[in-house]
Amino acid sequence: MKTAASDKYRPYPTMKLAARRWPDAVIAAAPQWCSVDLRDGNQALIDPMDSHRKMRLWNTLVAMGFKQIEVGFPAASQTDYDFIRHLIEGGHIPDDVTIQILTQAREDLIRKSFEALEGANKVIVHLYNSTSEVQRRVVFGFDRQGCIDLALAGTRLVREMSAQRKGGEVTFQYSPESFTGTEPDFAVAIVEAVAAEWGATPERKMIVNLPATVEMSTPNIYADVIEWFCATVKNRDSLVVSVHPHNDRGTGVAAAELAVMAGADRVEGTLFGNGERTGNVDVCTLALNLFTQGIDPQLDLSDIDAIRRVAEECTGLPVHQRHPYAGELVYTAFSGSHQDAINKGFKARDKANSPVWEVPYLPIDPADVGRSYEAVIRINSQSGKGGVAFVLERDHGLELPKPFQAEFARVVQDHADREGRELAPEEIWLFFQRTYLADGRIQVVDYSTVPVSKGQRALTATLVVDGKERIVQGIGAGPVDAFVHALEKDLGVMVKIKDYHEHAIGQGSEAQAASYVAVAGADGAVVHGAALDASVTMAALKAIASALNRAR
Ligand SMILES: CC(=O)SCCNC(=O)CCNC(=O)[C@H](O)C(C)(C)COP(=O)(O)OP(=O)(O)OC[C@H]1O[C@@H](n2cnc3c(N)ncnc32)[C@H](O)[C@@H]1OP(=O)(O)O
Ligand SMILES: CC(C)C(=O)C(=O)O
Ligand SMILES: [Mg+2]
Repeated sequence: MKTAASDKYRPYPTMKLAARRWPDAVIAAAPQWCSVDLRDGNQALIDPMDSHRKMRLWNTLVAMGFKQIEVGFPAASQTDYDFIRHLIEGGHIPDDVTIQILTQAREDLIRKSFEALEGANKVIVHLYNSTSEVQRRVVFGFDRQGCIDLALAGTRLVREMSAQRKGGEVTFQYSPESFTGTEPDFAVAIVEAVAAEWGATPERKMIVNLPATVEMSTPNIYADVIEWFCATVKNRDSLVVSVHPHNDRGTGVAAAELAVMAGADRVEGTLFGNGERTGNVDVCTLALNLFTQGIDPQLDLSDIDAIRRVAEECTGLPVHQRHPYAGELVYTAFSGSHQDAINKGFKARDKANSPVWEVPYLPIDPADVGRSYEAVIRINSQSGKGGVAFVLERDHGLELPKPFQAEFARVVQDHADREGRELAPEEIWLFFQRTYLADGRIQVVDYSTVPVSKGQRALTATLVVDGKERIVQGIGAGPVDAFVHALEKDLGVMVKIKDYHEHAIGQGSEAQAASYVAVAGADGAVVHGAALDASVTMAALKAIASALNRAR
């Protein structure tokens, strides 16, 4: 770095808490959620949303179950104003949903905001002014009292206009904006003054929103400040304490979670974290984090791809492929040991028949967010035998024995290494067919057996060997044994069966037999063969031929 960090940046002040409680707290219920997609999310877009996109996003937010939605900054833009009028006049606001609007503490803006809200039932009027030391000094040019006076003037006007307003109840929300740059004692002082001006009571609570307008510290410090604020502010029971984390340090989600542990009742955020700079806190991640702890998040994320599509189309911003819970790749393992564990996890789950989710490397069942198991395992040069076996079992019902898996996985891995890319499931199946099922120098055309003595059968098999038909005969304890004898006697091929497995694929008249053999050649090297056939015996004979063809 060209600049010495210590010359230019100062550490964020820590909080001296005698006995902080939040580290031992456990979140047991979802906080109140407020979506700020249509305001904070919108104000950060290259092209702010038009009314059509806003309506689409609104419908999605309502369908997800948000009960509080900040719908815009009506005094700032005609599009926001018109959209709010459209929601109200069009009767698009369900009875259990409260719309919220944002305004600065400026008379003309407050008046215009109330005009926008005419005819609406319940509303939240959200007033903000920046309270940070830097902004008081640099932007507003006033002292602490000047800052309080501005907030009080705005609050007074909101109170008066609320009293005159016809229609449903007004909930007042105040944000000491740039809270993270504000001295905590001053934040308490201004909030107490505003709450007194508004007349907050336990029956008529005021929302106090403590935004990490810019995330400036580790999340534990934010949690300390929230805990301290909740413990210090007068008449805490007259307040709903809300947090509004941004994500400048990449820890917005952690900050929100720790803040809830520290006493916050409410969280404002956006879908997938769209918002100013590095974004607002991602409400989808917060909600699904709760879900994975067995807590009802009170938001419906059961079709996360549909929600993601709407968010992407409305904001014009893609959701990253590795985005928690929603990214295209977040339920996919490419690496061998992960695939092996996932494969075993699914098998154990089938056996245990328990609702409890315990599949390694998958913190959530993809089906719970509407994802299929299709992409859970994908194959490239980092993949192992478990992954390849998983794909063949999932797509074709093949249950390869372990040593067989190892051999085939090597074949697949060599190919993936050479190609330097992912292999699609269809390619793996094609590879399996080419390696084991394709016709080779020895083909089994037909066979018949007859008993010759107790426990002994004679087998006659029609083969095609190097393009010529051959009839071979042998005697053994069963058809496989007799076939091995026939190969040795009539073709001079020594066959030592080291391992044999078979299973059915499917049921009824459609069922097929799958056979797998491990054959040791004259040099002791073991080669595997496999075959599929409607007849179990035919599948076994063909599997032996498959192994011999590979050995030769
Ligand atoms: C952290 C946040 O997300 S806060 C929300 C931010 N969102 C937005 O700003 C989006 C919408 N805003 C806008 O469209 C415009 O800023 C408007 C319409 C609200 C105001 O526009 P304008 O008055 O033309 O310009 P501008 O925003 O530059 O005004 C700045 C003035 O407002 C004052 N101001 C800024 N915030 C506030 C506030 N919360 N309360 C009172 N005054 C404020 C500034 O001190 C400055 O005063 P000055 O003119 O005496 O220097
Ligand atoms: C208006 C306020 C709450 C805001 O968006 C912020 O501080 O980030
Ligand atoms: Mg914000």
